[in-house]
Amino acid sequence: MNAPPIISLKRATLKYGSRTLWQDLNLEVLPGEFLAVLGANGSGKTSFLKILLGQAPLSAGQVMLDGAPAGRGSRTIGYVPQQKGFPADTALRARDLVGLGVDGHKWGIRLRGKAYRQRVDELLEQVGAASYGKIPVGMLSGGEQQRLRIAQAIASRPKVLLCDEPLLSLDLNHQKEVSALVGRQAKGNGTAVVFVTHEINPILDHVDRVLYLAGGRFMLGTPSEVMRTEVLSELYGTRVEVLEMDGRLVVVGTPDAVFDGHAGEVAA
Ligand SMILES: Nc1ncnc2c1ncn2[C@@H]1O[C@H](COP(=O)(O)OP(=O)(O)OP(=O)(O)O)[C@@H](O)[C@H]1O
Repeated sequence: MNAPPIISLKRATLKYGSRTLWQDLNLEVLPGEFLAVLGANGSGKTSFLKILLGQAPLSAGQVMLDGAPAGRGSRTIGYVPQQKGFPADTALRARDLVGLGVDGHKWGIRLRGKAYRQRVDELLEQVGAASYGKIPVGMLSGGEQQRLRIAQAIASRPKVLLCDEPLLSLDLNHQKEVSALVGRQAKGNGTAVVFVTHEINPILDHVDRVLYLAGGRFMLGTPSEVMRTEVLSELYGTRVEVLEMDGRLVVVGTPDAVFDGHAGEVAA
């Protein structure tokens, strides 16, 4: 029997004033599924996460997480917000940053002592950060810091992990490592992942489906269904090319123009 969806959007529409970011989005994300959200600057990727977090209301339609309206079950969600590196003089140790994700649950009773330390050790191990647990986060590389943010986000064993551009400013190797870490969280732990990114290539091996946002429209499907010249040309309403070069996908010719409308799910 299939597990019920952990994220469900029905005829979801988001507008700011007269501007439509998307409309009539029907989407169900299953436990363990990895959904990439792609699109140009300003296409509404972060807004999509805010809707799932319950931090912004839909203009129309419905969004449910784990059977409850978004925003009413925050312990179900782990969130890696979009951010730059910590300032070099940040004194907080790596393990204390991760510990912030462990603390504060259990209805306000702080889980301290041995159980707390063990859980932090386990999380540091899980993200490959055990060797730098005692180092101040400001002294760590961007990739190391990002691993810690993910450890913090998964500390409460969330059913849904939302990541907003977690690969920004990482070099290629770190991009791959962080992608693999999030991929393991989906496939190994059954966490549904929603991963906002500009760049699909580092996560291509891990992605099940892509939600591609552009100019008030969207396309939803597997990477091979969506990342095609004819599909993205239809979405953008102008000719764009999807080229495959050395196993990488490159989208060429995307316009900046904003327009309203509705696309839909790519037929399998
Ligand atoms: N509360 C709001 N009120 C009005 N407009 C908003 C609001 N929040 C976001 N917007 C606008 O909606 C658009 C989408 O913003 P959003 O941050 O979701 O885009 P994005 O795809 O994440 O962009 P980027 O890749 O640059 O981070 C932007 O033009 C933004 O200015």
